[in-house]
Amino acid sequence: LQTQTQTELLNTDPLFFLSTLTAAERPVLRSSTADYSILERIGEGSFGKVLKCQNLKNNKTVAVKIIKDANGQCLF
Ligand SMILES: Nc1ncnc2c1ncn2[C@@H]1O[C@H](COP(=O)(O)OP(=O)(O)OP(=O)(O)O)[C@@H](O)[C@H]1O
Repeated sequence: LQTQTQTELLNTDPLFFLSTLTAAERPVLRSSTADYSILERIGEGSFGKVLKCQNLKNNKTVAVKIIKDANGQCLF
């Protein structure tokens, strides 16, 4: 990985997949700062997949990139 990408990853808040569902039956990503309801998958690049999510703390819609693991696999 390029140094800039490594720095970005090190500074990124780690997200964890939870099996719990919101009232709308959507899966939730949890981080130390907020939980995110997954709305849909909006794209895919070389390094991972991009999900459209809603921050359940402030209701803002955000894009969350899920980075592939060493085997090129992604949770979604
Ligand atoms: N902030 C965003 N808002 C909306 N869609 C996004 C956002 N970021 C990424 N996407 C969508 O997800 C796709 C994949 O994005 P990603 O950044 O993973 O890869 P890329 O930069 O397009 O390609 P690569 O990483 O292979 O050079 C994009 O092509 C775009 O369609």
